Amino acid sequence: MKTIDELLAEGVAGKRVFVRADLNVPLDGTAITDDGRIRAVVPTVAKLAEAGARVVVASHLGRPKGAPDPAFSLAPAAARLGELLGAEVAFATDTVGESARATVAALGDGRVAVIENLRFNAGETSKDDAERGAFADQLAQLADAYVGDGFGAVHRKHASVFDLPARLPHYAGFLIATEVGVLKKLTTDVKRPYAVVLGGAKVSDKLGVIDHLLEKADRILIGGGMAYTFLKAQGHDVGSSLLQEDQVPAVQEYLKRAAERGVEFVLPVDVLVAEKFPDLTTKAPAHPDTVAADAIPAGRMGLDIGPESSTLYASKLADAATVFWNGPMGVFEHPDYADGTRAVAQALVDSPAFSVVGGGDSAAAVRILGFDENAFGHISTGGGASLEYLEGKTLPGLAALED
Ligand SMILES: Nc1ncnc2c1ncn2[C@@H]1O[C@H](COP(=O)(O)OP(=O)(O)O)[C@@H](O)[C@H]1O
Ligand SMILES: O=C(OP(=O)(O)O)[C@H](O)COP(=O)(O)O
Repeated sequence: MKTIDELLAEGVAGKRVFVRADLNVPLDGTAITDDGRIRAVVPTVAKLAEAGARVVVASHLGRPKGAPDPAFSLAPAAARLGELLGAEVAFATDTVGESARATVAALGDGRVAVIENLRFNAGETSKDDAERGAFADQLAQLADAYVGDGFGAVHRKHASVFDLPARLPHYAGFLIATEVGVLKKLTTDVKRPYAVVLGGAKVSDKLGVIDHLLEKADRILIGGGMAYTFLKAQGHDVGSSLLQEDQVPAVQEYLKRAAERGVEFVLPVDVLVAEKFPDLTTKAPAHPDTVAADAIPAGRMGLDIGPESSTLYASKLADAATVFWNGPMGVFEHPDYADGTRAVAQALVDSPAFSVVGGGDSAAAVRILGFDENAFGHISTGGGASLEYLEGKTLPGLAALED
């Protein structure tokens, strides 16, 4: 895999360099609540600009439906990137249209532009090779070289991640190099006990990784929206909680195999429930109830692990030597549902374990809840990406950067 150092050595002055970043940051309206993913790509962008490149930064944000949607505009991220670089950043209001072409054509040497959310174009995420390829052809018109630095999206076979690098000289950026360097350690000489904590909301995406973790981990702690499919698999009602019904048989199989292999599954013993999902804008008090995990009333939604679960999870992390954590334990964006996530973060801070926290929201949660990033072994910008990397899968966005 060629790295950005080789591109810099070849010389980039006057070249248009496309940087595929992951600027998928959490937003409250248009306010960025955590800019970690933007900060993470600054070294790559700054170095290219310093060397005289015309830098075209591109990313997805959220999951718009293949058409422009102002709620998912990258404009706030572009503005923040400009602040962090201490330089003006141009913004194109489309991806491959008139605005993008004109913005890139007007870029001077050493200047930076951000183009609008790649997922405003259906070609970006299409499962059809030809449709993705056609979008990649258009993106390729905007650049002379490609730098892959959106680690959080390397597990996606998307046009800008997979198809575009095949059309341009391609290099790995500084962030991808760092991320892969750290995660590699967890695939080789992992110190035991090795505990994995899984939560969050992308349940269907991430359940499959457990199949592999059963071969690797000593303990698997389940929280967040992931927990309810497990509770259901144990025969409990989960009310209106997030549930991946079609995965229940697979989860039953995981629980069986874990018992056979001596892998310990830790599930919530109590949860916080409410009638509805909380208002994350007003953050109005939600008045949740704490109930036993096997007694979630009908019509109630589990939104955080309860206090007994927090104590239990902390005890299961206290003597671990290695911990990988992806996915918040609850809807931490609301103060009434942040305690479970806070407890797991605190347990990692208190434990001597080498801890890796991965995922856009997990990393954001740690910082938003006031923890010092340096108290963790590594904070990865990718959740799904790091899980699939640990699984040993070929990641499209890394494979595409190979020579
Ligand atoms: N019980 C729950 N029900 C619904 N959503 C939840 C629950 N617990 C956590 N979440 C949500 O999960 C989201 C993060 O999930 P995910 O994207 O999978 O994590 P990451 O970005 O760290 O990989 C957060 O926005 C949080 O509000
Ligand atoms: O937020 C992301 O992944 P993560 O939640 O697994 O960390 C990445 O930006 C990928 O986004 P996607 O899961 O919508 O493809």
